[in-house]
Formats: sequence, structure tokens, C-alpha cells
Amino acid sequence: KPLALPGAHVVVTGGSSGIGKCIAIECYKQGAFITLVARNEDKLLQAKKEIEKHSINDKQVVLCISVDVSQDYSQVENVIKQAQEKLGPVDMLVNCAGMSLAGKFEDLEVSTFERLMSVNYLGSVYPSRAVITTMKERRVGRIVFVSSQAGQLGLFGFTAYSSSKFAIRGLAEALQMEVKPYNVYVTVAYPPDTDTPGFAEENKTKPLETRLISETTSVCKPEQVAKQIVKDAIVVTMGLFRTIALFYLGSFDSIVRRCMVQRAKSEIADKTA
Ligand SMILES: NC(=O)C1=CN([C@@H]2O[C@H](COP(=O)(O)OP(=O)(O)OC[C@H]3O[C@@H](n4cnc5c(N)ncnc54)[C@H](OP(=O)(O)O)[C@@H]3O)[C@@H](O)[C@H]2O)C=CC1
Ligand SMILES: CCCCCCCCCCCCCCCC(=O)[C@@H](N)CO
Repeated sequence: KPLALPGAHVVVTGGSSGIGKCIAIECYKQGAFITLVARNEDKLLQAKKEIEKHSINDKQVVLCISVDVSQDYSQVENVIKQAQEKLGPVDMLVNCAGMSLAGKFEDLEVSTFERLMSVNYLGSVYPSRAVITTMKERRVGRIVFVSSQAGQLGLFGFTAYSSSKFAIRGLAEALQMEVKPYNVYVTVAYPPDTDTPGFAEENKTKPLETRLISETTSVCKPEQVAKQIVKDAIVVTMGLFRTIALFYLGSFDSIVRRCMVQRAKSEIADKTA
């Protein structure tokens, strides 16, 4: 059943800019309490002010947390704890912090591969790892990952970016199989080019080929992309191309459920023994 956003605590990493900020606004408009996570404090405060203009009641709160999601797991775990103390357990986590740099494979610094993998991939692992236990215990939760169209297709100039976005898909699909029996739902968004400050930065680095490929599709508005992402997270439906895998996934899900029951039984047996 759909997640009720009124009164829910939604954490948005990368919530101070672009798509993340629009996701925060969309959730706030529907009555959620918001925690914004990003590094730059001025941008966070700026975004908080902008989001607060859309309040629908006087109880709503926008909390700002400055942290790098890609550096140190214990730091991320700590700030999530702080947010939960202030606004209650996290009902929905949106992993939207990320960045893109384009260039031909041989022109990209090796450090760029490390950077994009740590921000886009590990920066999605850490916050998710910090909220998952409570979500499973409460049998409530949504985790949203933001991949990209370049996370479904490997494209010229995106050897570093595409691979970091493919990694997110693997993480999300495996995690979904683990947490489904606990009523926790994982969704992945694959947005096209979207008009944001991050996109403007990326455009400064695009080789001609990448620019021409990118120009074959139109640039979306972040409000529009955000709306779709929030909708997909609230009412989870299966994409068409996943239907082939449906049979297999269904039988794997039943293995997971059987093990869950078995484990619960043996725990009870251990206690009564
Ligand atoms: N715009 C586009 O065309 C598309 C974007 N995407 C993906 O959507 C997501 C958002 O993109 P977009 O809105 O364009 O990006 P923006 O650059 O506009 O915003 C990025 C946000 O992430 C935060 N952020 C970046 N790095 C870190 C970090 N290490 N730790 C914590 N916060 C961080 C930024 O704040 P700060 O810098 O202060 O930390 C900012 O709030 C990204 O994952 C991107 O890959 C996917 C498809 C298309
Ligand atoms: C089944 C999938 C359909 C595919 C349609 C093909 C369109 C390819 C056009 C190039 C799109 C590049 C997107 C990168 C967006 C992105 O993540 C960066 N802009 C981030 O800043």
C-alpha cells in the first residue's frame, strides 16, 4: 500500500540543489518533514528557505545536515541518528547526492573514477546502510536511488559516470530482494538530462560526441523529474522490461520468505530450549 507522506520523515541527500531540492519540495508540499543532507551549509540554508515557502501546516520542519555522504560511514551514521532524534525514524530515504564528469576514458584522471564511484555509489550505500535496520524493524520504509539513463546505457564520455550509475542498479535490485518481506520498498530512477546546476557543470566537461548524443534528447525540468520519482516511490509498480525476470524473482522471493520463517522458528526454538 502507498506510503502516507503527511507527517512522514523524508531524508533527501543532495537535497540542497537540482533534482534533490525539487524532490524535497514535492514531499514537503504533501506534508512530509524533511532532512536535507549535503556539504555546503549556505546552499543548505538557501534551499531550506525555498522549501519552507511550500508548507501546508505550521508543524512541518526542514532540518539541514552538512556532511559528505561519500567519506566516512560512521559520520553518516551519526548524522542520520541525529536526524532521527529530531524528526523520528526515517520513513523514506532519497539518495540523490551525486555528480558527473565527462571525458574520454584516456583523458579522465584515475582519481575521477575513484571520486564518482565514491560519491555516486558509496554515497548511496552509506545513508541506506544507516537507515535499513530501523526500517526493517518497523516494517515501514522506502529507499530511492537516483541512477541515470547513463545507468542503463554506457555512453561515450561516461566511462566513469555510467559505471557508477550501473553500480547503483545492482545495489538496488539486490537490496530489494532482501527487504521486501519486511515491507521495505526500493525504487531506482533513471532520469534523462535535466536542467540543474549539476548538469551545467557536466556540460563544461563533455566531449563533442557526448554533447551530440545528449542533444538527441530534450532536457527535462527538475520539478517534472522529481514529481515522477516521488510518485514511483509512493506507489511502487514494476517496470515493463523487468517482466522477463519476474518469474525468477518471484521464486527467489519465496526462498527469502521461507528462510525468514525458518529463522524465526529456530529463534523461538532456541529460546524455549
Ligand atoms: N541533472 C541531470 O541531467 C541528471 C542527474 N542525475 C543524477 O541526479 C542526482 C542529482 O543531480 P543534479 O540535481 O543534477 O545535481 P546538482 O549538482 O544540482 O546537486 C547535487 C546535490 O548533491 C550534493 N552533493 C554532491 N556531492 C555530495 C557529497 N559528496 N556529499 C553530500 N552531498 C553531496 C550537492 O550539495 P553539495 O555540493 O553542497 O554537497 C547538491 O545538493 C545526481 O545523482 C545525478 O547523477 C541523473 C540523471 C540526469
Ligand atoms: C532504455 C533507456 C532509454 C535511453 C534513451 C537514450 C537516450 C540517450 C541520450 C543521452 C542521455 C544521457 C543521460 C545522462 C544524464 C545524466 O545523468 C547527466 N546529465 C547527469 O548530469
